[in-house]
Amino acid sequence: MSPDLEVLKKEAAIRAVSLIESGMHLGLGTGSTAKYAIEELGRKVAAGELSNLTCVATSQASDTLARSLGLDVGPLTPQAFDIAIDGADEIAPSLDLIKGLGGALVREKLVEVQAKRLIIIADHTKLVQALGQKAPLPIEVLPFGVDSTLERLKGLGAVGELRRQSGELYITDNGNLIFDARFAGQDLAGLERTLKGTLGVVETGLFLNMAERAFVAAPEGVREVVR
Ligand SMILES: O=C[C@H](O)[C@H](O)[C@H](O)COP(=O)(O)O
Repeated sequence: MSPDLEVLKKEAAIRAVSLIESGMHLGLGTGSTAKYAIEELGRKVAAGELSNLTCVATSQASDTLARSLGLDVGPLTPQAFDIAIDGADEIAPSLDLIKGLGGALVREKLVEVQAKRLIIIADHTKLVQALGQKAPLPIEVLPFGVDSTLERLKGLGAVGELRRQSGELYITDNGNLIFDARFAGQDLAGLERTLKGTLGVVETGLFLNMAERAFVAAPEGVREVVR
């Protein structure tokens, strides 16, 4: 029987945390896989295996978890991160990513763009041949004028809907909404530029040329994918 996905996610997280050394400045990701990494960091700090870490979290949830485990969490400053560890929703062979199904894409991008090394952790179901195969592309949009913003996005060929949770519109940590979109076509860099130039769009879940490596856990073991 193949191991449970949760077991695989934890294995990938533990591999990534093995790269962390005392004194590092870290970016803490968001989601069910990143949670295992934060827990492993907390365990290592409590056991005295790591010390003098400073961290910035990419969501309120990760911030709360990290603090509860005794990690030193502070605000985002221009200081570069030694390593950021985060999950992903889709991982292409090039290590381009779709992120944001957990709603944290803006803070994730703000933190991870400053990381010397962005390490992705995931189970094997996140691997795709081309981005958009399984997951929609999350786009964070301002609530003000959202119908106008959606018209602009649909004019660009986007098909999708505003994310809901328990029937209510999903609100991000930044007080914004998320449009989960699907686009035809493969020019991701061009799509990213177009979306970033669209009025009302705050950020997209396309993380292109950012990840250095991914630890991808499968029943046969953890595979290391390097860009
Ligand atoms: O906004 C959420 C993040 O991008 C997550 O890293 C991503 O959704 C993967 O989450 P999970 O590890 O729970 O699949």
